[in-house]
Amino acid sequence: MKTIDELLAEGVAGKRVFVRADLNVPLDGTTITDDGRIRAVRPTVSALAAAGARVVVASHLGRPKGAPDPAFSLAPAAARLGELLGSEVAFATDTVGESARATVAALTDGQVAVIENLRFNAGETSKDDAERGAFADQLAELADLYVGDGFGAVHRKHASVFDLPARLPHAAGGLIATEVGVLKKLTEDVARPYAVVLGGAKVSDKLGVIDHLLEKADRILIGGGMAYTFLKAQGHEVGISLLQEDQVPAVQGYLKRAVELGVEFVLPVDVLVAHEFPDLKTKAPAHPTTVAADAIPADQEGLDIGPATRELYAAKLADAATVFWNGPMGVFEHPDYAEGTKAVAQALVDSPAFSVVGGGDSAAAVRILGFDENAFGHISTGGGASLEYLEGKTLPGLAALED
Ligand SMILES: Nc1ncnc2c1ncn2[C@@H]1O[C@H](COP(=O)(O)OP(=O)(O)OP(=O)(O)O)[C@@H](O)[C@H]1O
Ligand SMILES: O=C(O)[C@H](O)COP(=O)(O)O
Repeated sequence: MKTIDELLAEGVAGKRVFVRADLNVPLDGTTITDDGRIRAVRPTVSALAAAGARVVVASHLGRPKGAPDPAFSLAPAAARLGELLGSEVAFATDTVGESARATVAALTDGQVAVIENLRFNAGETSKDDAERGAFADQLAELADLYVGDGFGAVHRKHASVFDLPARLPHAAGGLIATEVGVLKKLTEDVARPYAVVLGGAKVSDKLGVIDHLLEKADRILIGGGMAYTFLKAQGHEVGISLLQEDQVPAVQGYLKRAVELGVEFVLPVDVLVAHEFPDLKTKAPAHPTTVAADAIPADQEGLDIGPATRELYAAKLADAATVFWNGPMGVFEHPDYAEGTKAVAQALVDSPAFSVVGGGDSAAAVRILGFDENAFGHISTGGGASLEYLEGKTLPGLAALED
């Protein structure tokens, strides 16, 4: 994999460099609630600009349906990048259309532009190679060189991640190099006991990695939206909680294999439930109640781990030597459901374990809840990406940079 330093040494002055970043930051309306992913890619953008490149930054944000949707505009992220760089950042209101072409054409050496959300175009995420390729061809017209630095998206076989680097001379950015360096250590010589904590909402994406983690981890703690598929697999009713019904048989298989392999699965013993999902805008009090994990009422949903589970998880993390944590324990964005995530973060801060926190929302949660980033071994910008890396999978966005 060519490094950005090698690319810089070859000279980028006057060249249009496409930086595929992951600026998929949490937003409250147009306010960025955590800018960690923008800060993480800033050094790459600023090194290229300082070397005289004309930098074209691109990213996805959220999961729009292949067409423009103002709720998912990258404009707030572009403005924040400008603040962090201390220079003006141009913004193209489309991705490969007139605005993008004109904005890129107007760049002078050392200037930076952000183009609009890649996923406003169906070609970006298409499963059809030709459709993705056609979109990558359009993106390629905007640049002379490609730098892959969107670690959070390298597990996606998307046009800007996978197909575009095949069309342009390419290199890996500094963020990807750092992330891969840390995660590699977790796949090689890991200090034991090795505990993995899994939560969050992208349940279907993440259940698959458990199969592989069973071979690696000594202890797997489950929380967040992930927990209810496990509770269901154990025969408990989960009311209207997030549930991946079709995965229940697979989860039953994981629970069985864990016993055979001597891996400890730790599931919630109590949860906070309510009749409805909380209002994350007004943050109006949600009045949840605590119930045993095997007594979730049929008309309520689990939105955080309960107090007994918080204590249990803290105890299970206290003597770990290595911890990998992906996915919040509850809907931490609402103060009534933040305690579970806080308890896990605090347990990692208190433990001498080498801890890696992976995931856009998990990393954001740690910072939003007021923890010092430096209290953790590493905060990864990748959620699904870091899990799939640990799984040993070939990640499309890394493979494309290796060629
Ligand atoms: N019990 C629950 N029910 C519904 N949503 C939940 C629950 N627990 C946590 N969440 C939500 O999960 C979301 C984060 O999940 P996600 O899987 O995206 O995390 P991540 O891995 O850190 O991020 P990413 O994969 O996007 O990098 C949060 O917005 C949180 O509100
Ligand atoms: O938040 C993430 O994990 C990355 O930005 C990838 O987003 P995606 O899961 O929507 O592809």
